[in-house]
Amino acid sequence: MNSSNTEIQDFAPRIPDNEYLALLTILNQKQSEFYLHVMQTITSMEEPLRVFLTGGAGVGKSVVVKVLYQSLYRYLNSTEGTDPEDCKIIMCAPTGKAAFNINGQTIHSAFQINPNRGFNYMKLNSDKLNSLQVKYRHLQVVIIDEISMVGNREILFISERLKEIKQNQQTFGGIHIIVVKDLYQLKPVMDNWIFENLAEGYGALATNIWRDELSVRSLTQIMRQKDDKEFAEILNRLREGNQAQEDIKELQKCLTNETDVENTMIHLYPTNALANNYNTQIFEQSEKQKTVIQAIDTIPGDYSASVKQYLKEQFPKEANKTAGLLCSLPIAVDSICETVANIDVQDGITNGSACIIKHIQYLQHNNTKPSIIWVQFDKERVGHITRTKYKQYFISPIQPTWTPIFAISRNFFLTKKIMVTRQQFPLKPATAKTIHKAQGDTVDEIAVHMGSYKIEHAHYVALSRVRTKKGLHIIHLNETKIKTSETFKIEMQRLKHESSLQLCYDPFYNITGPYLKITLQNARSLHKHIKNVSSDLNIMSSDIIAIVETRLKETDNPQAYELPEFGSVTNNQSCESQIRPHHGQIIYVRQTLTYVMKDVYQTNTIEAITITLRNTLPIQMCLVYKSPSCLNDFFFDFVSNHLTYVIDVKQPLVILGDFNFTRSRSEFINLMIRTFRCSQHIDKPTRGQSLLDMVFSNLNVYYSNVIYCSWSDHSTIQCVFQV
Ligand SMILES: Nc1ncnc2c1ncn2[C@@H]1O[C@H](COP(=O)(O)OP(=O)(O)OP(=O)(O)O)[C@@H](O)[C@H]1O
Repeated sequence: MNSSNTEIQDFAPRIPDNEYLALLTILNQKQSEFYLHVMQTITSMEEPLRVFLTGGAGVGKSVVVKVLYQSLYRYLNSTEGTDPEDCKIIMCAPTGKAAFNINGQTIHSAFQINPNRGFNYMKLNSDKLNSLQVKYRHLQVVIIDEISMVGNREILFISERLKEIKQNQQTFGGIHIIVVKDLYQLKPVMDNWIFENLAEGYGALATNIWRDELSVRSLTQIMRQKDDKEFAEILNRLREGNQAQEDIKELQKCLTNETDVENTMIHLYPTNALANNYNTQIFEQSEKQKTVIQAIDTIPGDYSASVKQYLKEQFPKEANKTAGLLCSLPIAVDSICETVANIDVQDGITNGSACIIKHIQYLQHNNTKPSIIWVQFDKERVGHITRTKYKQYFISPIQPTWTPIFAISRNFFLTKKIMVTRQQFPLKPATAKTIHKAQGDTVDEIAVHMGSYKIEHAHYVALSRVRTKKGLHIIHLNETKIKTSETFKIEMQRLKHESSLQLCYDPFYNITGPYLKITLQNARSLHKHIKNVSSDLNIMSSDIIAIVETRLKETDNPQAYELPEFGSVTNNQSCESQIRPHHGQIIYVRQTLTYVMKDVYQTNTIEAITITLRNTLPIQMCLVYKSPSCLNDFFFDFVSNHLTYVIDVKQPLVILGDFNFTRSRSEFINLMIRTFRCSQHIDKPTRGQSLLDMVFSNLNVYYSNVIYCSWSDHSTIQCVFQV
């Protein structure tokens, strides 16, 4: 049994800057469109965001969430005076195991859902409400992973809870909501599909939030490598019920005899009965140290011994009715088990965490009941906190990677009035488990026993638990039993046609025609960010990329700053010290355009490059940088005496740059408009709340936008001119 490790560090509050900048560069086109849409919507603070990111196996959904989390964390903590300890983003998931994978919390704990009351909405008492209002006073974004396990009542509950906490009657209390993962899974336990209408009886609450509010973006490009990629392609056809004969033939190569499959891997079955049966066989065949641990049940109250005995005989056999704890727990050393309660979500010891029994320890001599069960979790980081807490117990033969599991007590109701307290180890045999229980897991090796069961989506869910085809062992495959839900297909079609996400910006690669597409960016060091520029498909679809504050030196190797398919003109400062100069400019011109240099200007506080494009109209293009320390009068002089000399106002012109006017901005804009008979095309702040970067032109503008930039504190300015 070997689970693949989710890179938890990416969900640590803040990964190091160099790792973050590298992560930003890997996104493909669809991933970055979603990413930028989210960041742009949240940072522009206009409408609350309601988006669903989905796609089949290996299309990079988790990677997008990782990058988003890092960017949001940085953005939401960027305002001076904010306390990083304040909760601004909730990362949550429906199960403890999924929550641990994203370093988040369960939906139940984040939104105080009482597990005994299901999803029937109950308002909080004033103390609890007060404490959640304090805890979430700066909350802005909720990210819900593994959305397929969330039903329609649960999502409504979350919305109602956020309304209550935020005292805001908009859905989700006006908080931004991002939900993620693949809907083609098994139906949520104890709830309906998230997209179904609520049953009668919900009265005024009976809205269908999913349909009314969420827009979807599907990722389709499989990002896994080589062999894994082919396997992911097969899975993704299977997911939608579009599998070809070739796919079945490929899967048949994984057929194995039941007797040939090792018990060191997890076996998936369609039903509980089949899984339990297999686990019993494993236990009986085991020749290692083993025992059956009986639960200790207490029925409080004044009942006679015979009544208590009678009541005990009535105890439910199903663990889900006894708080997950088994009446008799069979355990054998070296067998696979899993924990059955969320003992410590932060430590990863959650309901469903896989482990191997390593040692059954009896601390008191002659005791028939073990004191500690030592287990090895499949991921090293699971149980780390517990191992540290109980370090005094690590005496030979206990190994440092084993984690102690102690008996716990949990209550369950036998009738409405009779509550039972059960004490038992929170473990259960799990060499075999149901496909339902395995949802969300990813392991290196698995045996799938489908038998002749025909359960909607079960084949896809079962087979996609493993990353590579090499690790897949199928016991019996009947292609006629592969089934996709029709309701589901209809919903996916509806999502595609009616709720497809409309991007809040126009990527440059979608704009074609007789246009000149210009990007202006304050790079805050091109030396640091050249990869962020070259990997940005939107910026790289420009005709002109004008960058200020490059901080390049004359001695820098120009090849390191080349962009494919672009020529460039630079205005670097001479600098003898080791420290990079503050300013510096570069204009990248697409190679299909011809240009001539007109002027390069440089003082300590003003820089300007002017070129003339010569393809169609001769367009004069001037990139300006005015440092914050430059006196306004000095700059006005530069405009009146130098720029007017370089630029011919009767010809097409574009003057753009970072002008750093916080005071006298209107005076400056008026001067430019009067002098060059042009308009200014940027009307939103470009850094924090200030409009510092501007574009002046006498050409007709077709499109202009200020777009969030994840690697500079200045936004990206994009303008498209008709030429
Ligand atoms: N843009 C990318 N560039 C390079 N590798 C990527 C990119 N996006 C994802 N990957 C890699 O592809 C693999 C699958 O990505 P990820 O786990 O994010 O997909 P997923 O859609 O969440 O998959 P699943 O639903 O199967 O868990 C991972 O190894 C990941 O590192």
